[in-house]
Amino acid sequence: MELIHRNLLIGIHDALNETFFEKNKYADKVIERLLKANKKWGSADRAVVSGIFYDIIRWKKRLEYFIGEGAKPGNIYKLILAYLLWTDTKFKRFDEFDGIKTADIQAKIKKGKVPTKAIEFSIPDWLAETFTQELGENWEKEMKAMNEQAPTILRANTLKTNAQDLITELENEGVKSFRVKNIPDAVQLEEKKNVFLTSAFKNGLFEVQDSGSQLIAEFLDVKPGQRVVDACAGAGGKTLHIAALMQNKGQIIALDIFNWKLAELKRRAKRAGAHNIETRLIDDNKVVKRLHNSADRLLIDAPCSGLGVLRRNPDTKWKIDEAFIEKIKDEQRQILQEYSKIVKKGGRMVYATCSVLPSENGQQVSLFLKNNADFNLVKEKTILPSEGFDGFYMALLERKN
Ligand SMILES: C[S@@+](CC[C@H](N)C(=O)[O-])C[C@H]1O[C@@H](n2cnc3c(N)ncnc32)[C@H](O)[C@@H]1O
Repeated sequence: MELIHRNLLIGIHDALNETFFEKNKYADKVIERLLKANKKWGSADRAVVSGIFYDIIRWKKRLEYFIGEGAKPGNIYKLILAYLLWTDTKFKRFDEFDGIKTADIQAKIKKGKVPTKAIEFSIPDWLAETFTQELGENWEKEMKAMNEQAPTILRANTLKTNAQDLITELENEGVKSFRVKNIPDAVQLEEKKNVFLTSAFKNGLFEVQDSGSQLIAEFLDVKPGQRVVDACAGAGGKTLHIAALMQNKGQIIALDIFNWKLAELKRRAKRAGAHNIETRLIDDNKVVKRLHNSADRLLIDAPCSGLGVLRRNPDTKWKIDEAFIEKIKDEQRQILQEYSKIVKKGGRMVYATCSVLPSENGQQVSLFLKNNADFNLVKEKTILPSEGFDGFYMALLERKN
């Protein structure tokens, strides 16, 4: 990788500034907008921009140590320069780097050793403590995995194709991919490509979805013809998978508190050819009450810290704090308690998160089971980033007769 065009440097700089310092600006959307606004950049330029942008977000704390100060709107070029020196990336001596003293930066890089684990793994101090409390020594292994770049994984839409045929279709469009072991519909790209431009995507043959995430709808054990409620459906990543597993037969009710997410879900469902999904906005508590005792299957893909998917969303670790985690845990407890009433007797539900913290996962389920004797645990599964996937937790519970 090399950084030799000034406009790419400026693009990276501005995108970092936005992500780090503007409220509610998330890295994935910031980079999407930047690339959209610069249509003339070729695929190599795009790869350089997004690669460096994400890597600097990932390694922010380590880079701050190298430059001897916290990131602020005025020193982002310094941070970028430290990154280029640290990673030995070929670059031009742009004017933007004028006046930045590199001797101290170089000396720290050369030393190799850094003073704390939080700096080594580039996470906030509070998070290093939380990880230690919740995961013990193992956190370092998990965080090491979450500092890697994530591959792009697709889920073949079995309403229209299968994994093998999708690989052939993509190959015809110049995109090389291969199957993922033990995940039946998953296809991994050999290298990063903008797959949203392919006709395979426009024709609804796949969605982008990590392998770990693809295990969740499977875990729900849905059957064609059932009535399924997806209570935190968002833009429908898992709803669409459930529709495919149900072969479009039966009914899926997709709920969320944000209408714009449900609108996106509807667009995606149309493209995927999924006809059995109805969306309902949760705008008062009657929406959920009306569904009590009605579902064969319920998915609660709960709002969570996102601390299992830092490979894809490294900015999460800079945007959240301990108070946010406590707040989200309260919401999880409430959602689990209230929404579980949607399951009918003999029905099943999955509680899932994309977090690696036991306090958001197994501990929430244990508390729920303690307070709800009419449910029992059928099975649970934790997927750890060190296994090569994003981190997920899922528990299958059954409501007794
Ligand atoms: C982990 S995300 C869901 C991702 C989605 N299932 C998918 O596969 O793409 C959690 C979702 O819960 C929604 N949410 C937050 N609080 C909620 C609540 N009280 N009731 C229902 N949904 C809620 C959020 O808007 C968000 O879309």
